[in-house]
Amino acid sequence: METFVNIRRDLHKIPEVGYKEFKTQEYLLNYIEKLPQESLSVKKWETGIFVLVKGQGVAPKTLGYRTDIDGLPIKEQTELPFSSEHPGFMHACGHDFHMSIALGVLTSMAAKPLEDNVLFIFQPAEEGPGGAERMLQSEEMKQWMPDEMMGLHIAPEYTAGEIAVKKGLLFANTSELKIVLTGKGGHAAYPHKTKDMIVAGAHLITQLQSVVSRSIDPLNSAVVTVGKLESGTVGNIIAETAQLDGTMRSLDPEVMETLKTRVKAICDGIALSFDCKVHVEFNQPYYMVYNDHELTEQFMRFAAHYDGIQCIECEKAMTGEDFGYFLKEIPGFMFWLGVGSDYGLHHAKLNPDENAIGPAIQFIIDYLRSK
Ligand SMILES: CC(=O)N[C@@H](CCC[C@H](N)C(=O)O)C(=O)O
Repeated sequence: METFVNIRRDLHKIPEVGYKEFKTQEYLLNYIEKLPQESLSVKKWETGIFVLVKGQGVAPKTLGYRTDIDGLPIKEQTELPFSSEHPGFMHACGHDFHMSIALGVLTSMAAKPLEDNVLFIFQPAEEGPGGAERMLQSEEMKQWMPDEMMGLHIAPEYTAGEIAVKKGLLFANTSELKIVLTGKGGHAAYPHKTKDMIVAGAHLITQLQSVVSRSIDPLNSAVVTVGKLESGTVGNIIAETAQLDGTMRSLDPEVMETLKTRVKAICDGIALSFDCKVHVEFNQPYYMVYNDHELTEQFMRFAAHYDGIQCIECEKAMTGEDFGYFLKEIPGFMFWLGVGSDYGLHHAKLNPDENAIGPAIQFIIDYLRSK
């Protein structure tokens, strides 16, 4: 299993964002081409890859296993010897773990195929702009459509050896949020001749905080986060524009509609009160991750009796995952894999415990072989 820790480290060095995963794809293909090829069909899809391992059975089902492959635009601060070699980019969401585990499982399946087919999906752009929905429309998916799907996501809050899962809703509906404010720039000493978009943007961010607290039933749940604010150039120039990027989350698709309506209304109010233009876009919605009851139950039963794995029934989370699109079409489930890190997902110091890799590979192989 040391091989897969090394693979994880190699991949950790070359994080690439959505649809730019060129080196990652090349690395994965180099590895895959060294596996026994008798049962494999490999197809590139954009910067992702499909690998079908043909089953030995007479009427095989197809089991789908998906890993995401993209990194994030974060400057790594772990100081690990195998830190990112791409300045400003990092595998801060564990997709390096996801890929090395997928390769570990694929290695076993290629050496000794199951009765059933297994379709490995190396999916680009999970962090954005989304790859799952587009992959689902591909010719390869039409040809090799799985009967069941599974996937995992690392979880820093659980330790290596723990997994967490639940039936039904696991992850939220999401929508990216982009707001562009346009006013009039000018000299800092003549504010009355300008329309200052830093002031308008600051008011907007404050007012957005009322969306969840005052427009959503407290018994429901929602998130409106502004993660990026860009405005201004230097201290003595009033900013003509401001751009806010964020994300919205809800457990219920109807609540997402309320979030959009309220955000839009607040933006219209800001336009009026600051005499400026406010353009709002809701982009790249991700469908919720909803775990199939029966398959999740079977998986939990298997995990409960598996030595070295502790299976925890978890709560739903406000994370988003475009794996939800696969589960919308195909029954299956996603589970959390414990990797105990003091720093969470999307943090520059995320340092998942590599002791989780080997046992996870063996556990998934044994699970697939038990089906
Ligand atoms: C597991 C995880 O962290 N996923 C990301 C997915 C991004 C969704 C989308 N691009 C957005 O930001 O709305 C997450 O941020 O939850």
